[in-house]
Amino acid sequence: MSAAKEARYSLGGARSGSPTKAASRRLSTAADTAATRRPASGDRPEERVKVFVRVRPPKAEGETQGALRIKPDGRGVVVYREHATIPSSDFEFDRVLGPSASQSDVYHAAVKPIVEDVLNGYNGTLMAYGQTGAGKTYSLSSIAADAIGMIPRAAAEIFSHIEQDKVHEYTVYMSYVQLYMELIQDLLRPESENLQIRENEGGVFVGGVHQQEVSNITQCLHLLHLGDRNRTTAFTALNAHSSRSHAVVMLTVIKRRSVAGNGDAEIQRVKVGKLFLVDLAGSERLKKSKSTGLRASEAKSINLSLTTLGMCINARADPNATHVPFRDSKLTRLLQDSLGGNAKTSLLVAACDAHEHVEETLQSLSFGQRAMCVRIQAVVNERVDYRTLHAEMVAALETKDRKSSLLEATLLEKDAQLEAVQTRLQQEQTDAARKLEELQREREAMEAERARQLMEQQAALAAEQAHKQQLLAELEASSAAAQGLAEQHEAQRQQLLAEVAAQRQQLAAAEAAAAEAAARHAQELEDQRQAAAAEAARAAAEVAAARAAAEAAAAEQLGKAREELGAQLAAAQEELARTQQLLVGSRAESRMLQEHSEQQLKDLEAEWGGKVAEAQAAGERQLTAAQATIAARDQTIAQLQTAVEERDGSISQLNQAVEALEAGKAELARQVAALQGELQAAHHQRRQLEAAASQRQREWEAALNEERHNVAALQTQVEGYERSRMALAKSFFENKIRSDAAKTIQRHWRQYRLRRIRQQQTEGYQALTSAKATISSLAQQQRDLELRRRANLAFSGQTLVGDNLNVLQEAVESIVAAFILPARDLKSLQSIKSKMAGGSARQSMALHAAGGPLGPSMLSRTSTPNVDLIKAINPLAESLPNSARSTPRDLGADAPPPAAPLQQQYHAAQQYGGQQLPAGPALSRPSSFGQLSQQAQQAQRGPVQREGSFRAGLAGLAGKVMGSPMDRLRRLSSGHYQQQAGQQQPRY
Ligand SMILES: Nc1ncnc2c1ncn2[C@@H]1O[C@H](COP(=O)(O)OP(=O)(O)OP(=O)(O)O)[C@@H](O)[C@H]1O
Repeated sequence: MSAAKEARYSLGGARSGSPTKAASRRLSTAADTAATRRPASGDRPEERVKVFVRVRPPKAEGETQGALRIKPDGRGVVVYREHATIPSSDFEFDRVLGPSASQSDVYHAAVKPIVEDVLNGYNGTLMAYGQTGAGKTYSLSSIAADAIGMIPRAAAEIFSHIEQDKVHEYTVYMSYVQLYMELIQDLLRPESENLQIRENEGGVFVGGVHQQEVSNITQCLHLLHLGDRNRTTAFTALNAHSSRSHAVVMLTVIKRRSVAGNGDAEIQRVKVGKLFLVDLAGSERLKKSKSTGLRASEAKSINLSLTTLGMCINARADPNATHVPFRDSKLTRLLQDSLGGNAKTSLLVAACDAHEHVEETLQSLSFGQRAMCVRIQAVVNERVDYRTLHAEMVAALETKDRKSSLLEATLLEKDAQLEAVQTRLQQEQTDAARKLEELQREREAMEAERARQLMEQQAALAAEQAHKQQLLAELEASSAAAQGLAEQHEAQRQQLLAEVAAQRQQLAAAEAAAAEAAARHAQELEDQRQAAAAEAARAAAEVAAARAAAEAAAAEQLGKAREELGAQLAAAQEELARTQQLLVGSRAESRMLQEHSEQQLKDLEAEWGGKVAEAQAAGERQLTAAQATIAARDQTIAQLQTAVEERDGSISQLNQAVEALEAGKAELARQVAALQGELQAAHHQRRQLEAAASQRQREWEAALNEERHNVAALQTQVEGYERSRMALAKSFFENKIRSDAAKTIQRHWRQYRLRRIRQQQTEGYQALTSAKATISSLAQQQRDLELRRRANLAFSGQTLVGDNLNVLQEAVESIVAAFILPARDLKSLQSIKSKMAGGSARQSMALHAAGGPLGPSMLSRTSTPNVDLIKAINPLAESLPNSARSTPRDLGADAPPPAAPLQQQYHAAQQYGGQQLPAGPALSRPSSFGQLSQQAQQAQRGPVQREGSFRAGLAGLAGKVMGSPMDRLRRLSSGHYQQQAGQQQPRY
């Protein structure tokens, strides 16, 4: 907001002003005194600064509690100082809030009443004062959800009130500045670093500070956050986030209400309430805060400004103080209005209950105590300002115009967007429809496919089932057949078993018999065999013996022969050897001998070999016979055994058949089991297929549902778009209607204002012209009268002059009276004049013929020079016919101009009458040309005559102006003047 606007919205001229000497004197009449520094008990609380103390909870480390005790009444606090001369000090405040007090408690006690006052058009200030780290920033600016500070709460309350108030219109501005090292910086526009404090009739303000219009708490919080971010804080030994500047949040609430004014005008009552929320930087001792360098400079600057603040408070609290050093620091200069009295001011003293900080706490509490003595006289900042109002309204209209055109542009843009959205929507709709169709088609195809697959599966399943049924039937049939066979086999088997058992029994019996017979035969055979064996053995033994004997004999003979032969051989050999010597002849002999020997041997061997062979053959024959017998017996046994074996074979065959049947049955059972397994597998497969089919069906259905859902979502979206489009279109039309209506109102308002201003201007000009004319006429008449008075003095001496002066005075008064004649009389005059003009024509003509005076009615029909003459002489007469307005209000505007000055009348007479001016009462109201000539002649006579004429003229004039318009008109029309001039002296 510009400085001008700032000035307009500042205290609006309703400020009580800075504490002047007069204010101090006023304060000195209050009951409190500097000595007690306590507010008098009878003081109304709203008449002084209210002071609240907030004791913060102790820190975990480095603080020893017990320095403060809050009294049970919640207003008093006692400070205990260890090892001090005065061990305890009592203080009383408006309220003392302990460590357990919540932000809400503090707000309701200290801030809420101020906010309410601000909403009623007062200025309000909340200052947080205290040692560094005592909780000022926490109390004011915290935006933590569980500890919302005073600034957000105050803003929230303001907006909540605005929402509920349907009668007033509100505008809220917010600004946020910090005072850092004696420089004012705009925290919402941090680039503005060195703002200046200015003052006008509205009060003190920061020139060029940015005032942001805010319309809800969110915007306020945003700005607060922004400002806090830009605020200078630093780490010190006493506070990790120590504020190094004084911060001031200003909320300006402009509250308007339209009320009916005079006539048909509507005026606005504007209340401007300003809420200052001041977070002072904490006072600190450099030794304690361990600040050095820049921090130390900051601390010095802070302490300096706080000292000046203390001095100002002291001065304001002291009824005898004649000067308040507001200008000694920018802080006090900035807070001048708040400290000066025109603000509902509260001070929140932040303190800590710690023996370590007891001195600082004492200092803070003393400061608060002194502040309680500061008187305030806040007034409501209310104004009714047509000019400003008009300018504001024009500005507002312009803004609205701008907004409206912006709105229109936005609407057009929105329309374009809407169209784009619609196009997109249509596109999407088409896409969606296409997609839907595709999906539908897909779905139908899928369903058909699924149906086909299902049918195929069903057919396959049916075929399979039929096959399985068939198999089952076959199985069952084969099973039945197998069963039958098995039963048959079983029966056969049983029968066979029975037979076998019987045969076994028979066999057993036969076996037994056979065994017995066999045993017997065997015995017999054994016996026979034994006998045969014995016989064979004997024969063998005989054979063996014979053989052995033969062999022995042969061997003996052979031996002997051999020996003989040997001997012969030897002899032969010897003879051979001997005969070898006889060689040739002996060899044949030897050979003959050898052959002979061999022949002999052969003969012997053949002889003995036949014998052995005969013995052997006999033995062998016997053996063969025994063996044949044994063989026959064995054959019988073998036959019996074969029969048994045959029986056993048939039994085993039967068993095999039974086993084969069993195996067939088992096979059948296995096949049945396998078939059942297959059947089960088929059932299982079928179930699986069915499950898969239903799963697929479910999936397809889910997909279908999803698609349906998507389609429904798309449709909902489309409907939403459609709705938003409709809403946008509706709001567009509403806004258009509103904007058209606003334009119409604006046009009408402008026309109305223009008409009204022009009318007022015209009325003003008329009144001004009339007043000027009256004044100049009076001045002229006064000059004339003065001239005449001097002339009279010269001619008639002092007494006459005195008389003349009285006469003149009366004349002037009567002239003045004539100018403020009631309109009623003017109207009467007008009507009478018109009557006379119409109805008395005949009489006037008669008068004219008789050379009598010419009345206005006559004059109105005379020649132009006469009319001009009458106009020149008496503008009143001229103005009469034109007068139409009759209300007293319009008298000023339409009142007849004053009569022409006497001299002017005279000159006019001279001009028009020349030397023919008739003699008569000097400068009396001329009623005819002859009369004027008379007046002119009279004026040319000597002083005495002129004096008489002058007197007569004045008397005539006085008589004319003093009488009622009716009288004057009557006189004018009936030639009263002539009679009066001729018959009697004018009455003074
Ligand atoms: N009433 C309270 N309840 C809980 N914590 C508190 C309270 N008052 C202050 N504190 C805590 O104490 C610390 C210092 O508070 P804060 O910064 O508000 O002090 P300050 O007076 O503004 O100091 P400075 O003047 O240095 O800026 C903060 O951590 C704050 O959260």
